[in-house]
Amino acid sequence: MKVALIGVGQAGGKVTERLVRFDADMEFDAIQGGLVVNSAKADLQSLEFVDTQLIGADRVNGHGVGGDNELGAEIMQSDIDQVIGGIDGRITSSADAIFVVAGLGGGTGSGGAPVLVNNLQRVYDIPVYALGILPGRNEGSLYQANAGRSLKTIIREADSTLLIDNDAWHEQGESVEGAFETINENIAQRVGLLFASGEGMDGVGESVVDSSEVINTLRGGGVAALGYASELAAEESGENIRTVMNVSRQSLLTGTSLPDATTADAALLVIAGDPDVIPRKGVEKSRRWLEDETGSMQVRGGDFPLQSDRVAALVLLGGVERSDRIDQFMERAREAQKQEDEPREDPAEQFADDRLENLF
Ligand SMILES: Nc1nc2c(ncn2[C@@H]2O[C@H](COP(=O)(O)OP(=O)(O)OP(=O)(O)O)[C@@H](O)[C@H]2O)c(=O)[nH]1
Repeated sequence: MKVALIGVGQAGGKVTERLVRFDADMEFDAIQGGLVVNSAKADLQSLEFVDTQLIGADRVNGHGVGGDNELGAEIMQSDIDQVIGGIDGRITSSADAIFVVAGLGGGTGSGGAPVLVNNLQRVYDIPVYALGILPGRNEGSLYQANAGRSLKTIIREADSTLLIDNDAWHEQGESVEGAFETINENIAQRVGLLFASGEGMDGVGESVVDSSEVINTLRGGGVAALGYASELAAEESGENIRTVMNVSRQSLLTGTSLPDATTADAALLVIAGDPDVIPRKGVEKSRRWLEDETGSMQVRGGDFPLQSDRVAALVLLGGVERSDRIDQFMERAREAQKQEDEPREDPAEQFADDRLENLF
């Protein structure tokens, strides 16, 4: 599928750039444009492969909003005409969907992304999706509270919200920056493959995925998750039935961007690899297994030709908002909000909070 990508804030910018690079390196050519909007000038300057737009310069002078997501929402609203104007020339008539990418725990992305999605919905007829990043468990209460509020709003505004949990691929002992690199790479590989697989290229037999399969899987709205796994393939397609089954299981049970999301309203299974070694029977068996496992009657399946010695499974799940993971996160966000609302013990901190409140 042809996708227009817009990143908001620091995390949104870094992930957008990583996706644009992956799409170019793999020669998929699925991403159009690639624009990053932020209130922090320094974050924008560190990006090389995307166009950038500074917002809120009159309010925060290029320094970011420091985790204040209400301010993030306000400055996006004030500068919305310029942002929409900047996007306008990038979205051609061949675009199938728009994705707005943001970390939900900070300020600019957390507050700004829902406002941008709302405005894009008014201007464009194609689906507007969000790619939202949840803060890890160890991040502070402000991040959790921000993400809770942002998630509720963005789910309401977007046609579907594909969620990435920052705890999903976190390796123990890794530095935060190192962890972000790994996470961003994982996101780029999975989401990049999803965009490319919706291109409708010739696959094995008749079972080709196209953009409508992705859009129909996400049609119910709410929250979506993406799983991925791969294994070395044998040279004969008949020998790969078990491999296809294995990667399908791993992608759902251990490889999802939102761990625990195993019940879904709809799902799409894409098997990627050399068309000559992908067994039809394996794809169909895996699709039926996924139907049982997710409890969904709407499981689409197809394959995506990729020159590789591996076979990979990509599972897109739509309507996973009832997962335990989301419940746990919302509980964490509610607790964090209470903490944020409590008066501070330190009078100096309380004074700073009050001043901030009075300012906006
Ligand atoms: N996956 C991922 N998450 C990130 C990255 N950078 C920051 N985050 C997460 O994003 C959240 C913070 O949001 P940022 O994008 O840094 O904040 P912002 O939207 O730029 O807002 P302000 O800095 O307050 O202006 C936190 O939950 C971080 O864990 C990244 O490169 N990758």
